[in-house]
Amino acid sequence: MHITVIGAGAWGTALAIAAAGAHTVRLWARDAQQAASLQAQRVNARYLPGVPLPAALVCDGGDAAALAPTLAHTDLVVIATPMAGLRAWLQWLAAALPAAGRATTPVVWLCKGFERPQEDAAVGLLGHEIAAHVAPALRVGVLSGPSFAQEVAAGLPTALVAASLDAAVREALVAAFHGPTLRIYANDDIVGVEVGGAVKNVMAIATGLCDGLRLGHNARAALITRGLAEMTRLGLALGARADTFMGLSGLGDLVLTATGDLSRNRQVGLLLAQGMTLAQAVDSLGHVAEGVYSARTVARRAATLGVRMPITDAVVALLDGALQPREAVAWLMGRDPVAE
Ligand SMILES: NC(=O)C1=CN([C@@H]2O[C@H](COP(=O)(O)OP(=O)(O)OC[C@H]3O[C@@H](n4cnc5c(N)ncnc54)[C@H](O)[C@@H]3O)[C@@H](O)[C@H]2O)C=CC1
Ligand SMILES: O=C(CO)COP(=O)(O)O
Repeated sequence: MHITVIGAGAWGTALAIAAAGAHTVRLWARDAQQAASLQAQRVNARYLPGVPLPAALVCDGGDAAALAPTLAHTDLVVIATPMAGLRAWLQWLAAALPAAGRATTPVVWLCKGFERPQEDAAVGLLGHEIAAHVAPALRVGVLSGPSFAQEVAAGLPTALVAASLDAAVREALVAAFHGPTLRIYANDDIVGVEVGGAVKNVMAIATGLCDGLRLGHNARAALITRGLAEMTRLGLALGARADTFMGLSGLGDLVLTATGDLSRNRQVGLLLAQGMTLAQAVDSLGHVAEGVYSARTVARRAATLGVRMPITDAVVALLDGALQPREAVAWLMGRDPVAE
């Protein structure tokens, strides 16, 4: 296959490395200078330091217009930007792929979260909702599941979920990435897979905070379990299937992100517990932490649907500066008892 990966951050680079052994892969950086340095130095020093890029991986870059000529030879487009870049790339591909004679080429994204609300909207959208608005004719899907980029790049065993309503998109993802160290499971519940990926980031902020405040293992287990309950309730209200939340993109990614110190969302919680402001915590990461931008939308969409999400509400209050870390814990613990 000829695969184009748009976005040369940690995750795009790791997956491009993983696929480069079996396929022809082009890693596209939006900055032509960054691309030239990747191509020359054979390492992504800014986003994935210490991991050599295989000789077969082509690094290229520039604006969207510069990418257009390559689309005629592309069998799969992987958008590896943060949520903030997804809408514009989908919009562009909706016109550029048909223009290149590739209208049916699958387009998938890797980002996990709700987009920040557009100017005219109160809440943000999940990836498949954005695609339905701006690129309804494209064949789309998402690759999700528990996967730290550094571990995938190192060839450590990892299992992911290829989610799409379109069987051809699921099959393209399996063909592109399934291999000796990566297992790709197919799922047609794209709503559940995307809700899991978005909400686990919010829960990882909460768990990082809990661990940073040294509240103990009991509290962490409680947060993960009640976080899974919140994620599932929101997902069901949005039309997902319950069993998806017991799978890799739900429980699997929640456990990984809430407990693994490689998680940037967990790091935000740990840094807030140390007394950093949100701006300081976000600046110190050097990578995107999607939970910071999704939390308010998760809370607002849940409220609109009548879904209780107290952990999410506490994270929002913390991010907004309305509660200090220990006040957020006291508020969560002080709520009236309810049935499990
Ligand atoms: N790093 C990881 O282990 C994993 C990350 N993800 C998700 O993948 C997405 C990307 O994450 P990372 O690669 O880790 O982020 P990162 O912060 O390492 O890199 C983001 C990259 O996207 C580029 N970018 C930003 N806006 C762009 C645009 N409009 N067009 C082209 N490039 C653009 C940046 O220049 C940067 O190279 C996030 O939504 C994250 O939640 C999912 C699974 C694993
Ligand atoms: O999604 C991830 C692992 O599956 C990465 O999580 P962070 O964005 O918190 O680093």
